[in-house]
Amino acid sequence: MNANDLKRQAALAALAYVEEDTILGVGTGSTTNCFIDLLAEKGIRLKACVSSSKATEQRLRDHGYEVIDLNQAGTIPLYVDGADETDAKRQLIKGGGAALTREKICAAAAQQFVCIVDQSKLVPQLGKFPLPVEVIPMARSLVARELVKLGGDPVYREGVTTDNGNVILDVWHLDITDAKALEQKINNLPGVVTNGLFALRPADRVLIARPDRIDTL
Ligand SMILES: O=C[C@H](O)[C@H](O)[C@H](O)COP(=O)(O)O
Repeated sequence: MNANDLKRQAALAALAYVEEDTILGVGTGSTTNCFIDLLAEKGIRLKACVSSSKATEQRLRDHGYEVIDLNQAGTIPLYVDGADETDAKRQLIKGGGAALTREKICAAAAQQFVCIVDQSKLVPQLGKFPLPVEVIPMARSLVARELVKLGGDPVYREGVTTDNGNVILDVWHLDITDAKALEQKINNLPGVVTNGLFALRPADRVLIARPDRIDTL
C-alpha cells in the first residue's frame, strides 16, 4: 500500500462521521482531496460546505457541492482536514499547503474536528516538520527576528502568497515541548496572523491509516 492508498483509507474512514444534509467543513491538502473525491463518489448529499481554501472550494464546486461563507453557516457540526504532523494528544502541525489560517478558523467554528492522516504523520513530539507561520508581508523580517529569539530558524516560503494575501515563514528546529504555550507566544508577535500549531484547539479525533487498519486517537 503506497502513501496515496493510505491517504484514501484515512479519508474513507472519515466518511463514517459525515451526516447527510448537514453543513460540512472541509480542509485542504492531498488527503482532504481524497476525502472530497470520496464524498462525490459515494454520492453523499450535503446541505452545503464551508471551505478552508480557494483550492478546496473549487474542487467541491467541481463535484457539484454548494460552498457557503462561514458567516452564513454559523457553527459547523463537523470539520474534516489533514495535517502535516500529529502527536498522541491530537495536537497538530498544519499549513504545509499554506491554508493554516482559514483551517484554524474552520476548526474553531466546528463542533467536531476529525483529522485524517497516514501513519507517517504520527510523531512522538511535534516539530520535525517546520512550523508554518502566516505573516503580514511588511512584518516578515521583524517576525523572522523574533522567531530566531524563540530558538527557531525561519525560512521564507518564496513564491507563495496565502489566500489572505500574506506570506509564510517555515520555522525549523523549534522546541515544541509545550505546544499550547508556543502557539500562544508566536500568535502574540505583531505581524503574525497565525501559526500552524493546533494545540489550543486540537483535533477531536485523529484517524491514522496503516496498511492493515485505521487507528483512532
Ligand atoms: O495547509 C495545508 C494543510 O494544513 C494540510 O492539511 C496539510 O498540509 C496536510 O496536507 P496533506 O494531506 O497534503 O499532507
